[in-house]
Amino acid sequence: MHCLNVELGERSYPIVIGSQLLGDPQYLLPYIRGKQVCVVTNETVAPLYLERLLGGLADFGQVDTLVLPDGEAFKTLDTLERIFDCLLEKRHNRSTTLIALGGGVIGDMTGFAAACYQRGVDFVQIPTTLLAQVDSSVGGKTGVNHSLGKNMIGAFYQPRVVLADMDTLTTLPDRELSAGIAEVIKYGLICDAPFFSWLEEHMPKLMARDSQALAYAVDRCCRDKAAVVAEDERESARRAILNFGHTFGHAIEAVQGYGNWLHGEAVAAGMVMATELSRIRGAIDGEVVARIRALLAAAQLPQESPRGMTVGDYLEAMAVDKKVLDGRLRLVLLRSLGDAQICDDTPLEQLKEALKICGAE
Ligand SMILES: NC(=O)c1ccc[n+]([C@@H]2O[C@H](COP(=O)([O-])OP(=O)(O)OC[C@H]3O[C@@H](n4cnc5c(N)ncnc54)[C@H](O)[C@@H]3O)[C@@H](O)[C@H]2O)c1
Ligand SMILES: O=C(O)C(=O)C[C@@H](O)[C@H](O)[C@H](O)COP(=O)(O)O
Ligand SMILES: [Zn+2]
Repeated sequence: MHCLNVELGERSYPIVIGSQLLGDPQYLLPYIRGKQVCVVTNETVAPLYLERLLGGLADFGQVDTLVLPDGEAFKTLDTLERIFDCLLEKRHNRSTTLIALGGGVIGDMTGFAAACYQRGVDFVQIPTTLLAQVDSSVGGKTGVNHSLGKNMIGAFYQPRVVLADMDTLTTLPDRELSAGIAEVIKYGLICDAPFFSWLEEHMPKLMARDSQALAYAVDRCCRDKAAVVAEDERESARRAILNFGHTFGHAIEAVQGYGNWLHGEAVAAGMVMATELSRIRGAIDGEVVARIRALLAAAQLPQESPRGMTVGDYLEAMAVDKKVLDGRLRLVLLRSLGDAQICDDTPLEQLKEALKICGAE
């Protein structure tokens, strides 16, 4: 077990990474201030891990659980309402703690519920997917989707602690493992060139779920993300690099219907689009593009736009991106491998060219 910190002054918190954390009260109880907790999870994760977690809360006061339906399609205001219903029916007060047990969908929704319930209660992240361990549980972006755009309703709200139990990754389906690796690769691309090289060498181990390689990747991504978030908690500048590939990826998720493309898959294809655009703009050469494509291929991730999705579909969906400023699209592009920046001066023709290279119709 080891620990790192997200340094945010009074909102600082630890990320604990290790094995057998679930169900061990020493990791959880110090971060619970009141006498009530509500564990929010879903119908896939509950049968796998809920009992283990509850074992560690056996001597605790009031413990309620809420098992939600599974899937990105349920990351909605309606589902959020179910969390509030449960909290109110069970008389949870302002000193309650919400515990998110699951992937990014559960984490984002539970965090948002915690931000809103009685104007803010504590919450804990227990991420059980690779994607949630390397990305969504850290940094305090919480929220739900809207039919017109991803994560459009939400809040910045930090957890009290993140407990990443590596043992949970053993039950993760292969497709979800790959989706998580997309965000892992993102860190190499945007801010950590040595890690990109490490990934080129160790991708077969990650895909084979080698526990040491996975723990190293989780730790490295959390360190990279914690550093970016500490510098710019509410995305006024540098934090936007964490959105690399996401303007395209979110368009894919929304247009294809939430859940049809996994977030990590859409981000993978989106990162290829952003990479091709970076090449068209002269920042990187074809050799770098080939290395990025090869790494995504090794992780069995998509690089092509979904069939039938048009350039017009992208432009329409991308127009609601949260980074749009004064009606102007702002895209995260590569300055070089391992270094990203936000650009607001991309000519429309270059954007269309990159989309077409990636198969947009
Ligand atoms: N807040 C952030 O900073 C941030 C960052 C990245 C992604 N996200 C969001 O996170 C979501 C994607 O997260 P995700 O990839 O974890 O998806 P997810 O939460 O839908 O989980 C993926 C699937 O794996 C199942 N699952 C979870 N843990 C499991 C386990 N240990 N064993 C077996 N099955 C398990 C889930 O039930 C689900 O079916 C998206 O909504 C995305 O927008 C948020
Ligand atoms: O933490 C961040 O900042 C990110 O952008 C991480 C992304 O991987 C994540 O998908 C995030 O939810 C996207 O943010 P959004 O502001 O574009 O909804
Ligand atoms: Zn993401």
